[in-house]
Amino acid sequence: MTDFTLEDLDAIIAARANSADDKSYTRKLVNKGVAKCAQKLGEEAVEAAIAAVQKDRQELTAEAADVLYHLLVVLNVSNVPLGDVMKELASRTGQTGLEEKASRPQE
Ligand SMILES: N=c1c2ncn([C@@H]3O[C@H](COP(=O)(O)OP(=O)(O)OP(=O)(O)O)[C@@H](O)[C@H]3O)c2ncn1[C@@H]1O[C@H](COP(=O)(O)O)[C@@H](O)[C@H]1O
Repeated sequence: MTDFTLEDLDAIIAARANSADDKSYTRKLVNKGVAKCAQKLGEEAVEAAIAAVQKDRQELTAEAADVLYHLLVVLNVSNVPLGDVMKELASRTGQTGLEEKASRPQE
């Protein structure tokens, strides 16, 4: 396990999106607009789905990372905070989800 979180990646993406760094992939992608960002998200999602069907765990791990990165880019350009997505997910868990979290062993 790692301490690196989606919130950490989200903060990096926000900083890069607002930077003037010509070498930043994020900056270049964001500059192309929401349609290009969304296209990339769709492509990576399909690649992840193919890796899953092929039972290629290593490829699925890499593609899942691409999906999460590109999803966060799309949320950024769409001005949808990651916190709002987490709130939406939390609202779906109900009491059961919170109990499961509380009973999980700390790493
Ligand atoms: N997690 C990622 C990440 N995942 C995927 N990618 C990029 O996504 C691209 C996807 O690969 P493709 O071959 O499909 O894209 P491409 O052909 O180069 O580009 P397109 O013309 O298709 O847009 C690659 O160029 C990867 O570098 C990422 N780029 C950046 N990050 C994170 O974002 C941070 C900031 O990166 P920069 O914005 O480059 O500073 C990094 O430190 C990482 O933490």
